[in-house]
Amino acid sequence: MTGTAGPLRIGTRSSPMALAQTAHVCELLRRQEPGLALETVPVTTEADRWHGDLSELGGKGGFVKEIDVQLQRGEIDMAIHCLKDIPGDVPLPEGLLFAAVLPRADVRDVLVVPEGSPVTAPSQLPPGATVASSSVRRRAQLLALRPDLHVARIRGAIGTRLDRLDGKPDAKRKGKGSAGVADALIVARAGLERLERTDRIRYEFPVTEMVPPVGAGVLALECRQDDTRVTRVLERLNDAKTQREATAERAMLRALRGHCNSPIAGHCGTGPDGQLTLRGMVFTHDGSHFAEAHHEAAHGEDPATLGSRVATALLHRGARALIDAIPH
Ligand SMILES: NCc1[nH]cc(CCC(=O)O)c1CC(=O)O
Repeated sequence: MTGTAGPLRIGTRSSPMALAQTAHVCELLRRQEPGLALETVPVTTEADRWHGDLSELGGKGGFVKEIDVQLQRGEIDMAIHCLKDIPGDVPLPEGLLFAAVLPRADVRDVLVVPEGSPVTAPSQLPPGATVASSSVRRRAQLLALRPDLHVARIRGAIGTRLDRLDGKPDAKRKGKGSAGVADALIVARAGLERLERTDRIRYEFPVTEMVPPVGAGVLALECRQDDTRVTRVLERLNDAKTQREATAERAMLRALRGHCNSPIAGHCGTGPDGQLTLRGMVFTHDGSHFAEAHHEAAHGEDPATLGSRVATALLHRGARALIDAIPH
């Protein structure tokens, strides 16, 4: 299938953030194998084309499905995915494998405000202010902090969201300005880092105030199981610490049968002694109620077992009803 002489074809989403990630991976690959020919294949996915509510898209993993099909068919040789965009409740497509995860980026969510706004913390937003985010996880945790705020849905690439926040005309919306769409926006710090837009950050939510999503800041490199040429190259980029943390978080997500619109947070950290600690949370839509579990790995406990243990604790605390209450 893969011509040994042909370039390594890398499938990616076509958003600016995805293309920046790809450029980074290409640099890592070139550093490792200077002679390697690389070709980037941007794919516009179903979820990129759909501007409505993500939960209304049929099926799961709208950001990754089409790329995975191309990989299975041999039209590309590897794919780069944000681990957080990969559903926890469906298995990896037949014949595919995550050969590596890259060292994790910053996992925090951040607050961005329109150009010229003096706000530097959520507490400074005026009563009843509007904050843009389509994530049920961010919505719930923001409302837990500030129940008076209004959370507005926003979709599209991060750069587009920033432009809309600043009231710049949006080409896709036929030049209509969108001044005043919101008083603030919540996005992942890692996304702004990849786009070199961290200058827009006004506030970084501590991970205990806004618990990150499962797989935050992790790039996963995927290839075909039987493609030993590519598997060998990618395996050398794997970061073992990130892999353990991601394994624990995703084991929790799988056991909770979380879907893409789940109000679930999961954050695994590694202590100085290498000890894993996993915090899981499941929220109601308005953040007024939640289940929480925070466990440290027992000596010699593997990451996946820690993940299922946290999930079991959450289920004991009523997580199932919270997850099922949100339509998907
Ligand atoms: N859903 C889109 C998406 N997927 C991954 C990231 C951020 C980077 C990461 O966590 O890998 C983002 C943007 C955001 O949530 O603001």
